[in-house]
Amino acid sequence: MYYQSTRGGIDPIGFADAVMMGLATDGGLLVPAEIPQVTPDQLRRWAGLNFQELALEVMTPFIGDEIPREDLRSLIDRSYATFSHPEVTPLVEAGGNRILELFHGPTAAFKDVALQFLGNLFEYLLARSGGQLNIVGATSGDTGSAAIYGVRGKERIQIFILHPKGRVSPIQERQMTSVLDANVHNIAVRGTFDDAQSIVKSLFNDLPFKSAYHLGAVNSINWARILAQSVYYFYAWARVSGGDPERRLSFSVPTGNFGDVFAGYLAKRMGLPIERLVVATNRNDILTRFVHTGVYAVGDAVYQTLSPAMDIQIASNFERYLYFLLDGDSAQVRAAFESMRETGRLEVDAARHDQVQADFDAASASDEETLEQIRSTYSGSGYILCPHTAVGVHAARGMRDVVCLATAHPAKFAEAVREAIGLEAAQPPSLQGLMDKETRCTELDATQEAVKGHLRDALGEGV
Ligand SMILES: Cc1ncc(COP(=O)(O)O)c(C=O)c1O
Ligand SMILES: N[C@@H](CCOP(=O)(O)O)C(=O)O
Repeated sequence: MYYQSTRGGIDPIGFADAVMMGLATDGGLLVPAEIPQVTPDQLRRWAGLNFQELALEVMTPFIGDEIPREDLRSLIDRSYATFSHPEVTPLVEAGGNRILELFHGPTAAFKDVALQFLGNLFEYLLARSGGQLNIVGATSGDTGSAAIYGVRGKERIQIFILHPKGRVSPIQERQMTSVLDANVHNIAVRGTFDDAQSIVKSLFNDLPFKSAYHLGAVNSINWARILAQSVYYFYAWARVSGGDPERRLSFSVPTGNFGDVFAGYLAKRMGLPIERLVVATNRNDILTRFVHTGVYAVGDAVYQTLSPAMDIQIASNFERYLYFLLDGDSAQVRAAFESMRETGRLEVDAARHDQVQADFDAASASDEETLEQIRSTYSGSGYILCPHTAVGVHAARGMRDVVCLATAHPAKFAEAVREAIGLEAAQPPSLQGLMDKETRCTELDATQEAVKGHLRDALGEGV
């Protein structure tokens, strides 16, 4: 399997190089040269597999022979041994909804599913190459801690995570800053998540700097993130359908950076019988507006909401979707992003917009609607939704045969939950005692120069 850039500016590379490259060196995102197809017979057989076995089957065609099968199996087994639920991502019923619980990993959010794997994958590839990796990532709250837990204490890896100061929940902040391993560096930037993500991308786009400092990516710009996240769509479908290839199912996906829902789109393109994919956004609704109008236009501001991890305007993985929407025409992708850079908007033609609406539904939820959803689900079933999950459940109202992705444990967002139902969700052991722990974090201006200077101070002159 080969990977190429959405912007068409690199020679094809293999899976391991794609994982280590993170962002393509021409500024685009890496995508597989072709999307492997699953057959009805495979779907029937895979329905009997547990999560780990299924992950092995789904990932293998994207990796080819670059990682021997038994090594990949062992990487997968180690990655999901840290989850507290034997099913890894169990499907439950609550208040008349099917909820796919993705929060049983070490940091209680869906990011663990991919980042436990990516941490082990980096370690494996670096041991093979003898290299070093300095990860630089941006987080609106959940990627940061999941990535830190994925690589803490690992040899050959340093990790620098930028979060927007004061714009993540108190527990999310503590999850990151209370990890004191020497290879973990937390940075609170005075700005928004979009500022942090833009700094990270600008560092990757500074090719001499990227190369001298061996920069690596943990955000969903890294293809391995998308790949690992696509597994749970197969898993949920198998649990509901029992493996009947005729059985179609929809998914409602709380969306910010477009990684999770793009993983669902990938699964659909592979042949998983997905009926609808619902893009569920909060007040930061650029993606919902795009699905409704065909215009992707940056608004005035990033609003702070009760679902802070989705307080994002510039959705990284939108570029991957646009690439497939434009039939892999890199020149058009480049033109679209040029227009985006100059005017803050891009627009697709009517035929493409019809295709967008065939691929996705979309709805956004206000904070009031989010609170109301937490309330009504709780009063109907006793089940507590996290505010992000509530956005997805809200967006799926009235739909039949839909699975709502539960992207975080409700205890991570105690304030919002208390506001909705007057009590807090019981904390899983991984979140207990966090607020009493010692912390370490550096505060910086949200500029490329400030972050670059910090990296230089920490890592020396680079090689
Ligand atoms: C809890 C939670 N839900 C949903 C999302 C949105 O996922 P994505 O950015 O992949 O669209 C995030 C952040 O990414 C998150 O942390
Ligand atoms: N919501 C995310 C934002 C980063 O998204 P990613 O999937 O690209 O890592 C977060 O919690 O940090």
